[in-house]
Amino acid sequence: MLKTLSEFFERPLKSGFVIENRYQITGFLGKGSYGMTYYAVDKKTSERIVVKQLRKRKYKTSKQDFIKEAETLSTLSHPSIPKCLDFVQWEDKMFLMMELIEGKNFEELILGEGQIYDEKESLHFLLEVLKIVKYLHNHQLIHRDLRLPNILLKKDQLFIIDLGLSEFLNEKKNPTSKEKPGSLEKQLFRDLSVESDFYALGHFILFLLYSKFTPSSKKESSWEEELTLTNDTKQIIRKLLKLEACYENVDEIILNVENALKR
Ligand SMILES: Nc1ncnc2c1ncn2[C@@H]1O[C@H](COP(=O)(O)OP(=O)(O)OP(=O)(O)O)[C@@H](O)[C@H]1O
Repeated sequence: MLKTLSEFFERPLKSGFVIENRYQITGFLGKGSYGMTYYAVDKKTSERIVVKQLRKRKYKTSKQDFIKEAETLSTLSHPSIPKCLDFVQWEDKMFLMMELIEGKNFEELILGEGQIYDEKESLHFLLEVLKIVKYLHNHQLIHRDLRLPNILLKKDQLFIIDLGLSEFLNEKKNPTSKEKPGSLEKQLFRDLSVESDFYALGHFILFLLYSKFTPSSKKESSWEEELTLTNDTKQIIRKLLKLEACYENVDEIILNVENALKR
C-alpha cells in the first residue's frame, strides 16, 4: 500500500540530483503522460541537456514504449530533431538523455505570449514542419503527436520533439499501451498512416491562423466561415483534414504550400 501511495505522489527529482555520477538535474521542465522531463547538465561535457525519466507508476505498462522512444530517437539524425545522447537504467529508474532545444513551443508562443501569425507566416511554418515530417516519413516513421507543444521555434528554425507515440509503418504494433481505442477524432490523430500526421498538421496551421482571429459575434461558425483565407490555403487545409481526398504523401503538400506561398 505504502509503495502504491509513494508511486502515486511521485515527486520530480530535485535540482542538484546526479544520475550515474554524470547527469546533474538543474530544473524541472514538465510532466508528460509517462515521463517527467528535466533540464540537466552533462558534467563530462558541460553541455546543457534534457533528461526524460519514466514515471515509477508507468514502469510496468510503459517501459517498452520508453525504451522504444529512445531507440527510435537513436536511429534518427536530423538537425531539427533532438539527438538521443544516452539511455540509463539506474536502480529502479529509467532515463533518456537528449539534446536540449533552447526554443519555445507554439503553445507557449500563441497562448502564453500572444504571438500572432498571418496567412503567409502560417504557411511558412507549415512548410518548415513538413520538411521535417518528410524526413520522418522517408524513414517510414509516423510521429502521431504533432501538436503545438511538440513543435518548437528557435530563432528561425523549427524543431519537432516527443517521439513517444511514434510508430514505424512496417512495425508490428504493441496493442497494450499505445493503441487504446478512442473516439473517431482520436483515431484520426493516431492512425498508423501518413494521413494522421497530415490531419494533425491541418490543426497545427489552423491554430496558427486563429492566433489572429478576434470573434465578432458569439455565434460559433466553422473555420472556413470565420477565417479569411485564400482558396489555395483553404484547399490545403481541407485536404489535410480529410474534408476532401487527402494527400498521399508529404511531397504533394510541400508542392502545394510552396505554390501558395509564391502567389
Ligand atoms: N529536447 C527538448 N528540448 C527542449 N524542451 C523539451 C525537449 N523535450 C521535451 N521538452 C519540453 O518538456 C516538456 C515535457 O515534455 P514531454 O515530452 O516529456 O511531455 P509532454 O509533451 O508534456 O507530454 P506527453 O509525453 O504526454 O506528450 C514540454 O514542455 C516540452 O516542450
